[in-house]
Amino acid sequence: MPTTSFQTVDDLNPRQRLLVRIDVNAPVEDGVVQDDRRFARHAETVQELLADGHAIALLAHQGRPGRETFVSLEQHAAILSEHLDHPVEFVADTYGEVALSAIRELEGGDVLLLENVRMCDGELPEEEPEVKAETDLVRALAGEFDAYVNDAYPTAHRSHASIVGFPLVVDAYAGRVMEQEYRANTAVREQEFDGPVTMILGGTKAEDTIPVVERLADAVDHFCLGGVIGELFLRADGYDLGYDVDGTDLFDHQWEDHSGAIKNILERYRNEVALPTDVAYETDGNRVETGVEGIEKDTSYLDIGSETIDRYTDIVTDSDVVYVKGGVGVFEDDRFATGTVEILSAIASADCVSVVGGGDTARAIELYGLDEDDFTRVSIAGGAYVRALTGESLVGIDAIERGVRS
Ligand SMILES: Nc1ncnc2c1ncn2[C@@H]1O[C@H](COP(=O)(O)OP(=O)(O)OP(=O)(O)O)[C@@H](O)[C@H]1O
Ligand SMILES: O=C(O)[C@H](O)COP(=O)(O)O
Repeated sequence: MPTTSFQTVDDLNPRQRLLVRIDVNAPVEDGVVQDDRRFARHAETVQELLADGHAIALLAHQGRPGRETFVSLEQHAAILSEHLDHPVEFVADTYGEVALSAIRELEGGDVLLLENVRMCDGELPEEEPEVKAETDLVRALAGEFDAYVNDAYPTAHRSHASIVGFPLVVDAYAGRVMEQEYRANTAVREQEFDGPVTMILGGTKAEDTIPVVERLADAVDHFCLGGVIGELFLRADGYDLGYDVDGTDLFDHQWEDHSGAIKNILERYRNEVALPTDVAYETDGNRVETGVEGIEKDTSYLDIGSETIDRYTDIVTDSDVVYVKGGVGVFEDDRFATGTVEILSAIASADCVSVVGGGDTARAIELYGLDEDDFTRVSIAGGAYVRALTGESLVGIDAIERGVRS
């Protein structure tokens, strides 16, 4: 079991005033949260802190500015309250007068949830901890608390103010989720495997997946790509897809940022990278498939096709270990869930070590009636978990390690 070099909640004195960063960033459809997996995990940490008599202000984010999933945390407070079986007051402010006065009224055994921290200037973008420690957000809140607890493992790879700023100015601890995910992912990384190692990389976030391919290219035998990531790789390979059509904002800016790295990966690691040879799209309400040679620039491609699914499931079946990050299609729509579900089913039936991660992706297991027990581990984190597999540190954990101590 890896040991930790950071303070955990075991090191806290009882009855403190705590600022606790959690990650309840969830899939949201039509403004409504669709999954409570992260809430359930953080509720255990909060429960434990309540039992020790602490007064707790929770800090969290939802979505990214400009996205449909970027909403208030009001419903998150209600969901968390159900999991805790304890009231969670929602405060429609993060660090202004309303927030500060609610925080000052907190007594031991009270919990409140502050408004979406990504609504505050200074939380984004990623900058050095010293810069983040100087933001209005950190300066306003830091003096109100005895200690800062970071339980937000799924965001531990982001150098945002609520993750790296507070540990420089407030006594900092890792929460239970942070500690458990850190230990589990470190343990997986330190295991040695005799047979083939496969990574299924899909989803939407190129910034989280491309560095992983670069850093693990020598250790991983097969990277099977799908989702937005797969389309960006196909575009780099000369196919006419991976563009924003129908008002999406997923492809062009990522292409601008990452096309050079993608082309470089294809040049150096062509043998390890498996790309879709067919894809699926919608016509007249139905799923239709085409080989990549039939691709058209103004069509949205929403899943990998049957031939690709067969190739990827064969690779999975022959693997000793399979890591999954990101769905290979828009699995929330059952017409385009086939790729993600068939690959997950193949992993569940295979004799292999398997880890499935991602705030959205882990949801597919429950949504399509698969059994979580058929996987070695299901992480609530996506980008943070695959980064941890590379052995690179996570800025959120670094910040707790170097932070001020009581
Ligand atoms: N071809 C596609 N076009 C658009 N969206 C896609 C496509 N393929 C997959 N997706 C979307 O990718 C999302 C999952 O990707 P995402 O990068 O958010 O991973 P995640 O599992 O949530 O990990 P993390 O926790 O790091 O966010 C799914 O909601 C799915 O709809
Ligand atoms: O779901 C996640 O991966 C985390 O909550 C981080 O969200 P982000 O990718 O929008 O920074």
